[in-house]
Amino acid sequence: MEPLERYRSIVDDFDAFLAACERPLGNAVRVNTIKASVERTLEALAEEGVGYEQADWNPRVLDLETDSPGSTWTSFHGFTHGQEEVSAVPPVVLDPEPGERVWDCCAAPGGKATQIAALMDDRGTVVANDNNLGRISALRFNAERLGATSLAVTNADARNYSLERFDFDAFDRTLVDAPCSCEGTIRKNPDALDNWSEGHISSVAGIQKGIIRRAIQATREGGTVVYSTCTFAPEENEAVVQHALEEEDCRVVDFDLGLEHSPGVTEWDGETFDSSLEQAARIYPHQNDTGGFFVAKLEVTA
Ligand SMILES: C[S@@+](CC[C@H](N)C(=O)[O-])C[C@H]1O[C@@H](n2cnc3c(N)ncnc32)[C@H](O)[C@@H]1O
Repeated sequence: MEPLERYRSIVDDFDAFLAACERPLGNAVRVNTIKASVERTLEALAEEGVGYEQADWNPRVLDLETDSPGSTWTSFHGFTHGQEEVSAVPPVVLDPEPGERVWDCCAAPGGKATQIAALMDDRGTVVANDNNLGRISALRFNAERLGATSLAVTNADARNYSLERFDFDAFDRTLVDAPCSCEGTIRKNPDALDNWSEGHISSVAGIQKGIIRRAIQATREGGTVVYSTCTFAPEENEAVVQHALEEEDCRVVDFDLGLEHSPGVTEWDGETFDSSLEQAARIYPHQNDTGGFFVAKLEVTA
């Protein structure tokens, strides 16, 4: 937990934060409405004797009373997909519409890409891209199991992604669920901080800046880009969005979130960020008994 000490000045109730980081997480799943309604899924869980609790902010997110959520009948049939509760936030903030063109530029293993497809009633195009070929097979497997037929998979570096392969020249919406130092996954993965270093934060921040810039360039004017990470480091969060504000045509916009959260920070380590970054959400483990996440919503401007 030592690396997390650097966030003492920005996290309210820091002791509660540290205590929450040490507690294991529950077993969350998302109902895959491409295959079954929430009602049908709850019936199926009741039939197989698996208890559940629905998340207050999103009835499609369930905490299951079983240690093996992947071995239930509902999971086997693709009615549910194991996905951390906070991990379901970015697609909801992206708010895609059926029929749109959406780019999930860092998509493997596909939890959010298949959630985006479900939010679009599996109508439209979700281009699910990842640069890691090994992780692409998991993405394809999940898309097939969950019946997400609107998904098209590509394997490329998002930083210089070419749209030449498509018959359109911009996406309506883009999700950047960026590679990161994963500090916020400590409850799910107790080893998450074992290889932590400031050097790693700074190198991954460079990659994140390249990806967010290409995401904005590939999204139409008036379109939406959501930037998310499962980490707390402002270098990988507000500083990346600040870089995008300085280099690309975009602005930070507000969004409603039914989950308790803290605003984005506007000062860190001697750097000052645009005040609009307060509209970003920092979701800490002690606030809703979840993992940690950062989410910012951008509108592409002229
Ligand atoms: C946080 S994970 C994405 C999780 C995924 N969105 C989900 O919900 O299942 C970040 C992903 O970014 C991919 N990645 C890293 N660098 C990339 C790059 N330059 N271009 C595209 N993908 C990249 C990694 O392979 C990894 O799968």
